[in-house]
Amino acid sequence: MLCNNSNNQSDIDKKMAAEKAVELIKDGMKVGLGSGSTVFWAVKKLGEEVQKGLEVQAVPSSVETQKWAEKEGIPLFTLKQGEMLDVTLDGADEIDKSFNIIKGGGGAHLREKIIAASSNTLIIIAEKRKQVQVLGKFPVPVEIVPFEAASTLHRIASSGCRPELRKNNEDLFVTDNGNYIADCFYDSIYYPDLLHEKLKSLVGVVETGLFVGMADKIILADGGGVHTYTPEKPAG
Ligand SMILES: O=C(CO)[C@H](O)[C@H](O)COP(=O)(O)O
Repeated sequence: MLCNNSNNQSDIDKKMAAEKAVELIKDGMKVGLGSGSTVFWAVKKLGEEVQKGLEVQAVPSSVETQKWAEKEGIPLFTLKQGEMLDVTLDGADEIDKSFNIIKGGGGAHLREKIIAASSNTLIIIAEKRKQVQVLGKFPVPVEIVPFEAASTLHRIASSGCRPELRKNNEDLFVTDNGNYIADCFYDSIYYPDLLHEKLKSLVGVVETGLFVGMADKIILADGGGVHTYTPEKPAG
């Protein structure tokens, strides 16, 4: 899935966004590490900084990210009850103009959402081409329990989508949590908050890949450079 050197524009953009975000990591910080090929570059850069003496501790959101972090010599830890991460860096599959996000292309969105919810600041890093007017071109990944998955898919379809169980070659894709992913194909998603609530209310659904109003900073890169956005958050 990943390149070890940035040899095309997509990789260059991912790397630029990731490295910009790592500049915001300071000594003593507790850092959440998301998943995916953009986060790969962040882990690599953070590893370089750790080798130079930066003192951080991190929580990885997937087995794959954990392996990368261990390889880079980034100390890992587990949050205690009530303990917060200072910042989480994570990628995105689609970002709308209000900075609502679809994640879970790698099937890691449950753990990603857990670390995002345990972070004082969530920074999303991505190629600028992931930004759209309205969410919906990318199917919404929904993690579901394997037990009687067909009946859960039927309930999910009632939310107005065509759900497909994600495959890994001939087998079903299984998440790090032992669950399945239903990729849900909608037309335009105008109310991602309502859709998230509806999906979460269905028996058998564990978590959706809709991250609504969660990002504190979005760093997007393209051939023209790196662009940083700070979404307005509702008061309270
Ligand atoms: O949500 C994710 C994994 O579950 C990733 O952050 C998302 O799929 C983006 O990945 P990439 O940086 O490889 O484009």
